[in-house]
Amino acid sequence: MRQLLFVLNPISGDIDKSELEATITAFCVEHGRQAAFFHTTGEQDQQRLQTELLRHTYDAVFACGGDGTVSLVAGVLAGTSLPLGILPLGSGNGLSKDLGIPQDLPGALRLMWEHTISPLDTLRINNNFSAHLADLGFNALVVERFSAGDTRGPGAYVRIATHEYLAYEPALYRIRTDRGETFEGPAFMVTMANGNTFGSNVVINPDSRLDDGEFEICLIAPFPGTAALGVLYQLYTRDFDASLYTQRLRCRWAEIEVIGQARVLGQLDGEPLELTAPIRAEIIPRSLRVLLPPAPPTA
Ligand SMILES: Nc1ncnc2c1ncn2[C@@H]1O[C@H](COP(=O)(O)OP(=O)(O)OP(=O)(O)O)[C@@H](O)[C@H]1O
Repeated sequence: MRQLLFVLNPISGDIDKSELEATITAFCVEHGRQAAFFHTTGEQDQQRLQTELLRHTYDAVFACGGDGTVSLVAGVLAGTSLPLGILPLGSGNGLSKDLGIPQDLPGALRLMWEHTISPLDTLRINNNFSAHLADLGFNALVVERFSAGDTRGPGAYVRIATHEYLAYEPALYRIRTDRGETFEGPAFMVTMANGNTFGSNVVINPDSRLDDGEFEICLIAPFPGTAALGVLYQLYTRDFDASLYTQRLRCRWAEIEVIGQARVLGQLDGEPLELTAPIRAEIIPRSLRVLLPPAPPTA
């Protein structure tokens, strides 16, 4: 693994990245690697990255940003043999936390020369890519408001969520899966989960794997304000299934209708997106090769 491309998002996580290229280059020189850099602009990044990968040969591509940047790079690499590395430099970094990737820069950079390469599943939602978590309902609305605003960080997210919660009208969903399971009714949130944990550390889908050939639909029913703290507590303590208001369907594909709506707001890996309903979500098994910390030696 000699030629490495680093995809840098200058705005992610509100982190100063003025020294980042120099730090990465110094690491690469020290370990006999060559670094090239690609800067995201927020416009046409996917097409530009695809062109870059056609023009030059790399041995791995590192996403240097948050979940949106990881998703951008993963979507371009999925279905190829080129592995994805992650330098977690966003505000949440949900996927990298689920994968046990060190959250500090030197630790994450170490994966350049000390790693195992694992094939992970990814999600296709209509014709869109998602590596980690996607949803419909309340969280998608908050993510959309958050993206449109000019304040980043967890404080802004909580402020928007509290404000939106008061007036939120849950939609009615009709869901069927390849396993013959069905759901019909109102939901506060419908998450299509390949991974476990949002960047906010909310565990929406505990104890599931990113390489099991399946995903979970995690449903949260509308709940009264008096139950909100209890639901939140369960989400932060990996106890999703314990709530009266939660349910999970495990599947390889699902079709989701939103009653009375042909266009539905969703969020895919933290990026808002309008989707055409009915929505088809399916798992694409082992479609993305990812650099992970080496497995600890067995006793
Ligand atoms: N140069 C740029 N200027 C403005 N926006 C950009 C630029 N490059 C990328 N973006 C936007 O950054 C967003 C992705 O940010 P990313 O998710 O990586 O970081 P984050 O939101 O801080 O972290 P996380 O998702 O982990 O909470 C995308 O919406 C993308 O369009």
